[in-house]
Amino acid sequence: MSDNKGVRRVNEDLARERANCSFDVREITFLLDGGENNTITRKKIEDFTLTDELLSDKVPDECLSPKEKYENAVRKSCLFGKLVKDKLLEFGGLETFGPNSFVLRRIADAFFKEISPLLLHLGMFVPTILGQCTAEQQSEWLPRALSMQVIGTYAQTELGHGTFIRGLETTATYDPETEEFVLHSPTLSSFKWWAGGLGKTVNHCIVVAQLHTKGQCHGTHPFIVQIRDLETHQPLPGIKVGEIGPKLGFNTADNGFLGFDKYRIPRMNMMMKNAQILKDGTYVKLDRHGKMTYGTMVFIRVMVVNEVAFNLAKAATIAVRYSAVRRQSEKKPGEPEPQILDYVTQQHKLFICIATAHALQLTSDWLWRTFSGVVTDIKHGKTDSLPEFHALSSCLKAISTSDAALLIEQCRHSCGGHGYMMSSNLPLIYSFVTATRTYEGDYTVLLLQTARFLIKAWEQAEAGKPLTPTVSYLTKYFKDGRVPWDSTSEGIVNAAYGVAAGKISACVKSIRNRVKTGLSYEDAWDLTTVQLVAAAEAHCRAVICDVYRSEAVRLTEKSSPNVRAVMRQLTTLYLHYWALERIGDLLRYSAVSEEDVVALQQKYEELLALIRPDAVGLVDAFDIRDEILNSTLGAYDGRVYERLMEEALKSPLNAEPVNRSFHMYLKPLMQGKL
Ligand SMILES: CCCCCCCCCCCCCCCCCC(=O)SCCNC(=O)CCNC(=O)[C@H](O)C(C)(C)COP(=O)(O)OP(=O)(O)OC[C@H]1O[C@@H](n2cnc3c(N)ncnc32)[C@H](O)[C@@H]1OP(=O)(O)O
Ligand SMILES: Cc1cc2nc3c(=O)[nH]c(=O)nc-3n(C[C@H](O)[C@H](O)[C@H](O)COP(=O)(O)OP(=O)(O)OC[C@H]3O[C@@H](n4cnc5c(N)ncnc54)[C@H](O)[C@@H]3O)c2cc1C
Repeated sequence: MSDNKGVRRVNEDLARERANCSFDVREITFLLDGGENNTITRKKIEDFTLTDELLSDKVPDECLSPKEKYENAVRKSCLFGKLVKDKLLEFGGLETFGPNSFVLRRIADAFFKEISPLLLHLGMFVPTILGQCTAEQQSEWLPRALSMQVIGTYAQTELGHGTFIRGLETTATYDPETEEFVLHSPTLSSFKWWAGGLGKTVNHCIVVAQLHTKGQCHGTHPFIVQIRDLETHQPLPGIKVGEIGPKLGFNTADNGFLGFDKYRIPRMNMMMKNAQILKDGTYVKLDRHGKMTYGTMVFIRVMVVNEVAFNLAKAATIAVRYSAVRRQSEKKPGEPEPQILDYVTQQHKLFICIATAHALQLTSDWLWRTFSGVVTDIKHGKTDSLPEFHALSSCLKAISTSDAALLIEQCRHSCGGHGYMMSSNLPLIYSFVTATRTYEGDYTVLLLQTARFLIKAWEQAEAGKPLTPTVSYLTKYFKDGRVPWDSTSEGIVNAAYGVAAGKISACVKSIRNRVKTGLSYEDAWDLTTVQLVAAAEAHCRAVICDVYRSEAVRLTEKSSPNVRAVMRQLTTLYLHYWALERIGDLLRYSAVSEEDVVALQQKYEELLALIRPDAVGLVDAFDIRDEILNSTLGAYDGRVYERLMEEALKSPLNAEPVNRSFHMYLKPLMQGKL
């Protein structure tokens, strides 16, 4: 596959796909990056970071022992950290990165096949210092955290409680005599469990504990706690800490456990932006909203939508390129084997992945802008927008992570047996993304938070009160009756809102009917939760469809006709896919007819055919470099079989022709001597 100059040629099928693509791939890359300048900066950063020799592992990570894997991940994390500090600051300092922190996130995938043990340091420890500390505390902790003298994590979840934060058992009792807090783990279930980097890596962590002072409990609050000696790294007296063991994924993140035996920390280690303890033990609440200490979780939920969009784009790139290279079976007797991408069922599996990656990315960009507005409001002392934003970020986190995990698994299925190889990278991408459905708030729990907001919004609509933007549609659909059907994109989005309104209305009726039978409101709510989760999901899908459609139109206003056409095809495909997936709901809540359903299906299949010639161009437009994709099946040149063989030969089992187990066990068994 090499030409005379040693340059590796691209697989012929892939080369032909690229030659036949109808649009200029770079144009879509620029759209997805938020502009040509962003693409140029990203590429520059990638060019000088991804050439480093530390990227190459002689033995594949998956062939190492858990201990070796962890040590390799620490080594690379430190080198990556140094690289960020020394080289990337040449680009004008971290603050100028802004959205380019997403570039760092992208590059990190080239360094760590799994997770950096320092992810929680940058991802949650530093953001919590920024969000929960006073200015004075920030000036003490931030420089030490950014220069990596202090390495931290976020320890909230306990063995007994993750979801129910109010039920956490770790206590922080204030002692006015010494002006210290005494941290204690009263039970086994109160041990902190799960925090990334806690097992072996960090020397500090943010601990969320029940604050007691003057004989009263004031609920959970965050504290900065040193747990290891800065010189020896030994756990400090009163601290019991370790790693929680192997998991489905995240195996280089040294997630840990932590218990306290009457462990003392200074008063000022309480993060005091939202509440304070005065020297004499008086509790002063500064948070007028009441849930500001949950701020880091909201921030990460916003980040996670982008995170899963990127991971889905990686999986789609791998699966689509592989499907263009792979040939299998025959469509008609005697014909050459087609590329598997030519099977309509394969297109059905994959094109929704491309469209969903776009939908989630555009929604994530919109969510980020909305979040910035909320943060500005909070800075000016306004918290009115928080309930709506909490409801919005909760459902978007739940649905984006769940959809992405399912579709990444679909990408793996679509690669047949080779998708099961670790070297395809699909298993690792899946194991990482499926965790996002649970961490930072479980799927069901977050949808129920959104449902709570939706039911209140419905009651406000009934009372004729004004509604906030994302639920203003309820006023329109407030009256009973089916939503008129219209098969345009706008019509499908309206119908999606109609379905959401219908489901919310049905929940309200169910709860009220149950209350009428004598049940308490809580019991009536509990019995209705299956419907409430479905209503919140419907609401979220309507929001994603709406944002995706309108953002795609806005972004492509100045695009070339071919780019506009293919972007329009993708959004229409997405809307048709979900209309067909939820056809039962549409039949129940809209005026869609059986003929309309047939037309929807036909249009959907036409769209698959229209997108087919551009599929490889569309995944190329994600512009994810081979070092980041890390996949034998998805590399740009399509040398799938060569790469599979090269990787197989790296397996330690292939280092010797005969393994010693032959002499120890097999031979004795064969000779009847075992
Ligand atoms: C340079 C490189 C950069 C790298 C960075 C890249 C990073 C990207 C990737 C990130 C990866 C990071 C890895 C993270 C690993 C996982 C970390 C964790 O899981 S950590 C652990 C994560 N753990 C979890 O996520 C735990 C999940 N559990 C929870 O969040 C809470 O227990 C709860 C929300 C379910 C209930 O809370 P509870 O206190 O019982 O409250 P009630 O139900 O009684 O409701 C009362 C009222 O409060 C309201 N309200 C509630 N929350 C909020 C809010 N945030 N706001 C506003 N309002 C809120 C609610 O609506 C209601 O209002 P109303 O109706 O009365 O008007
Ligand atoms: C890879 C990974 C990394 C993590 N990293 C961290 C970290 O760094 N720091 C940290 O503090 N935590 C971390 N966590 C913990 C994570 O935040 C929790 O696992 C998560 O919040 C879910 O809580 P739980 O495990 O207690 O699940 P549970 O709440 O016990 O959920 C179990 C089941 O019960 C259901 N359920 C629970 N409550 C309700 C309810 N009210 N209504 C209906 N159903 C309900 C859920 O839907 C779920 O099906 C991590 C977890 C994972 C998997």
